[in-house]
Amino acid sequence: MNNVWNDQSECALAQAQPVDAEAPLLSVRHLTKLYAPGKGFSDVSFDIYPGEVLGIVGESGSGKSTLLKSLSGRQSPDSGSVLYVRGKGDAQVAQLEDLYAMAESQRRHLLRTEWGVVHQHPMDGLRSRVSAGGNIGERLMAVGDRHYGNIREASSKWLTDVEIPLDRIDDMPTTFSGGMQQRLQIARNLVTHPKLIFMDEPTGGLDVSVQAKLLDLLRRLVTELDLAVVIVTHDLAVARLLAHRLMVMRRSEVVESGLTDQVLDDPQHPYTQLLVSSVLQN
Ligand SMILES: Nc1ncnc2c1ncn2[C@@H]1O[C@H](COP(=O)(O)OP(=O)(O)OP(=O)(O)O)[C@@H](O)[C@H]1O
Repeated sequence: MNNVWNDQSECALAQAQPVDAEAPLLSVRHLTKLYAPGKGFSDVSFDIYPGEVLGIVGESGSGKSTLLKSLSGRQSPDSGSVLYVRGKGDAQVAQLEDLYAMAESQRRHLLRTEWGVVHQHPMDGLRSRVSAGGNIGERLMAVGDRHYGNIREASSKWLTDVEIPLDRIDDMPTTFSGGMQQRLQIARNLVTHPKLIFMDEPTGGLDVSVQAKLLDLLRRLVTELDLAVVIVTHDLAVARLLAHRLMVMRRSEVVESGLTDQVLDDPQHPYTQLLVSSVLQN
């Protein structure tokens, strides 16, 4: 795995540090969160670069969702660090910051602006009493946009981009199908042009044909927007289609990681071999 960091970066940096252009967007070191022995995840380290998609697959209960929550600032780890390059690509100098050394309000701001979270159940990431257009517009307002015309225009553009008919803009998301709700959740996240998106089983619970359409959409958006994505999925076909690299988890630990094709075509760990062969048999 790529690693441009020296040992210094392994300690939690309370102070923001300037970084160079080749730096990863997110650098995770020895991250651990265990609710009880074997319940959570332990000693996870990796880097993710702009435009890169990292898939997390593995056993049910192996800690994938807990890891995603800790990576995205929604679940404090017991130990380890999540370093993020903030402001890269903007006029300001990029800064390397420790997610858990930030104030809670800063983490929340990050999640509304440079980051996004796509939940498995779309209504967990949408506001049920706000119209579809309002759900998208709300995120723009959170970053300071106050111009009604601009917000409406951006909402319309995003609805079109995720293939939701424009005549549904004033409807409540609760009246949408599961696939439409998921596409709306994606639009809500992307309207602020985030650099990094965390997805937890984004195609779970959808019909196979709806899943296929959603996967196409995600693949297109990831490429067009040069998004970095960390995606948790049970589905190796989803991982194969979307992820450049894979991490395989079992019993709270990463047992194998590498390029997706390499991991799936030539699995090294017995658990990965079992996972791949069980898919081939079905
Ligand atoms: N808030 C919590 N308090 C205590 N234990 C928890 C909590 N959240 C999760 N766990 C436990 O931690 C372990 C890992 O859960 P997690 O949801 O991260 O696994 P997962 O790999 O995402 O599972 P699945 O694939 O089934 O969704 C499980 O044993 C779960 O019961």
